[in-house]
Amino acid sequence: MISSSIVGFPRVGSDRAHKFALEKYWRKKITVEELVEAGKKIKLRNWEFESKAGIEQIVVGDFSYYDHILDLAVAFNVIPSRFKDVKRGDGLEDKFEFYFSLARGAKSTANGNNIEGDSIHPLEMTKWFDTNYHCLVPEISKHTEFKLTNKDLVEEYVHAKNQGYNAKPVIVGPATFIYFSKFEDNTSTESKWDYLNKLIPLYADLILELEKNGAKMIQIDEPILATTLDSEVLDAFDRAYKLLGGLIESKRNIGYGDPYYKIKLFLANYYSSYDENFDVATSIDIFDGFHFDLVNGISDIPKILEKGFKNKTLSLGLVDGRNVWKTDLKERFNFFIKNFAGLDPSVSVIINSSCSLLHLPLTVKKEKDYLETDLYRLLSFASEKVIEISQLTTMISVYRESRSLVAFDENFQDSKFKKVFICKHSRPNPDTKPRKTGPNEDKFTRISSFQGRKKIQNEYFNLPIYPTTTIGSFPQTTDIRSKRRAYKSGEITYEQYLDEIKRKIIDCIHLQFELDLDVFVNGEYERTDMVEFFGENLEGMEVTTNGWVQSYGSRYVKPPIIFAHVYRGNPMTCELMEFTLKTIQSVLDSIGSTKKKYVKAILTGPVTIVKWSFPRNDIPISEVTKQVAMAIREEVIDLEAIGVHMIQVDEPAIREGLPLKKKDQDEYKQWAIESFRTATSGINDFTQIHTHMCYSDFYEIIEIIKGLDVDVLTIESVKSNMKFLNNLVPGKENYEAGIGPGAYDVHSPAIPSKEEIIQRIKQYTKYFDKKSVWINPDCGNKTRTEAELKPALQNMIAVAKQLRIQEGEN
Ligand code: MET
Ligand SMILES: [Zn+2]
Repeated sequence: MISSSIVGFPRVGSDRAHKFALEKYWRKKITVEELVEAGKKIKLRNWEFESKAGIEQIVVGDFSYYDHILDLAVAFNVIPSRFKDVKRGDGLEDKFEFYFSLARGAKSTANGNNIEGDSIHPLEMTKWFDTNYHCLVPEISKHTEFKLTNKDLVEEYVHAKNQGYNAKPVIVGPATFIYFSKFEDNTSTESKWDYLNKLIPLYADLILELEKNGAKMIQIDEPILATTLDSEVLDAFDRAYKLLGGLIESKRNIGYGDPYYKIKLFLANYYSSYDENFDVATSIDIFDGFHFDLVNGISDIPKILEKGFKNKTLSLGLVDGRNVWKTDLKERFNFFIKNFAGLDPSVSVIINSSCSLLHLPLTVKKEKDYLETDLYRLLSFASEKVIEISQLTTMISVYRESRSLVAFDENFQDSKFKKVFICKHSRPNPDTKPRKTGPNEDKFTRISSFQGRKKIQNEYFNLPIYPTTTIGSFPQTTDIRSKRRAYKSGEITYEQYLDEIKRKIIDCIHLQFELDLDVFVNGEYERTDMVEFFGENLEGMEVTTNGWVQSYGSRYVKPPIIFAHVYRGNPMTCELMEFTLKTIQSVLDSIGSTKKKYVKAILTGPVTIVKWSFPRNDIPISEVTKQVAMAIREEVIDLEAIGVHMIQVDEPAIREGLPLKKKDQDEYKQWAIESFRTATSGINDFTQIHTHMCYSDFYEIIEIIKGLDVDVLTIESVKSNMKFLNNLVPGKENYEAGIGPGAYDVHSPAIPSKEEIIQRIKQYTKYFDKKSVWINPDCGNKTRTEAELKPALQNMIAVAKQLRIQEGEN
């Protein structure tokens, strides 16, 4: 039997209904009932769409008002004790207020009296596997009282069923939940995995409740199976699911569930192969079926065939859920025939997406008027992928029923498909353009070693100890946003828009003089989003108008599409940097100062540009990244030539690019380092290269960090409680470059006190030579208001000055 399904669908809704409903609710512009209504509407539309497209098992449980891991944390009562005084009533509003307080923080309302106490910080966020989606991090402690506090999934299932849909509930499995959870400091790995067993009864209850209400199957997502797991984790996984099986059986015996129909359990793994986890996972007999990612995990195929899976169901993820290219249905059909034509007839097959379509924009339709004609024809977003799955399923069923290889019908193909495919990569050949060579010619390492450069730079810049700077962006105010909109919609000219940006730069420079920062920036006012900006400016990349993809909560980004050889057409940031240099000089002249003021240019690094885009998939991603690196190299060389001698190349996505499987990581490390060095090595020794990283567990990538050979590294660390320090040995860390681990958390509107900043800096100097420590906020200031920015920086700079006096170096 052949049927079709998807692993999950985007939550965005049409016209970003999800984002706007959430934000309106937070601003109290709509009621909680209206928020719920908006959510329901999105779900209903998704179900209707999937069903009309011909998908047999439509999905429920893939929607979330904020994040699916947060949903589970709330459902399982995994609530950190700092929230104990936050009201948790039964009413709809209380329910949502509590839920959002976990995601966004809360004011303490001790005794339920609404007395505003200290603010309660929200759950941490972390990257969901190797994607740019952030999930929240549940916090488990020995005080956690695991219990089921809601049955939202069951209600949603019943809702879909009552609408007449054949619905498949999906839920993230207990092992993946534990994988993302945080534990008290002294929890051993062993006991961490022991908590799995506490979750199992809750899953059993939920599953039986679904069964009782008529669900025929449930998809349990355990993408941790795509990572390299220690044997103790794999054992815990095995034990937990066996326990689940036993518990479900014994509960059925005492009347839970449905006496006539046993719900089928499906195990879903995606983003990569099961690989060495294959045997354990597929031998757990409570599973009636397994999902395989057959785009990013094809190495599992021999094992699948060997195992045979008689009388089981195989969900084959044939259609790429991570990238935006139109599926070559004929190729996928032939791939199926070649590999799976010999499957035992007792095997039921589900044709599926490789993973959830959450990482794709909603539909290509809206791009027709904007994107280059040829390009949009090549694209397929979530909605188009659903249709492709349905078409592929029909093709395969026809074949399977007739058992004939000639059953492939050309008509199933978009007749234009072949023609447009040829258009891909038919852009001007960049190799005909002369490549820029800088002072370091064609070499891809800096002229001197770090120590050699350090001497030169110390003399050249003559900065005080604890130099102060920022990460690049200053608040993106409403005036700048509205001017950008006006420019994009043609209401104002480019020159008018540029004038506005220049005005902002002037203010920004004046502010930095007033604050007395040591190293200036120009505020990145011209960039909505760092990667989008480079996507707009580099050749071979395109930016969509409506290709929104959820990053977290109500935050959506538009990843650019890399469709051809990437190269730099024109300088991208030089004009505004020249303007910035002039502005600084004119201020210095006006006050008669002969001192030098340095400004740091900010670029995005090659790994991050590619990681936060949809890359072409006809050449290796390492190649695409190297092309981008060459383009950034040219920009770096030009910036140096106009007199900018500090250049920060941001790589916040470098950790996220790390492959899920340990065995693939070395190769990645090598080309990621090579790409960064390609971008940053074409210059003189006196030019100082900075990099900035955030949202990462840095210790895991310390080798990469060292390999980048930068002069200064600034890393976000405050939001994660400086957890990377836990792994370092005081005094022993041989990280010799300048380091700015972050004086305060830019993601919080709270103004950091001088005391807390001092405490942090003192922590840092235990690990790093105080002469190497820079003082800066831990990430860009884009999301802060101007009113928040100034006092925060004032405190930060006051601390630097105070420390210099204490250290006797002014
Ligand atoms: C996500 S990292 C952001 C770095 C960027 N330079 C900024 O200041 O916004
Ligand atoms: Zn950052």
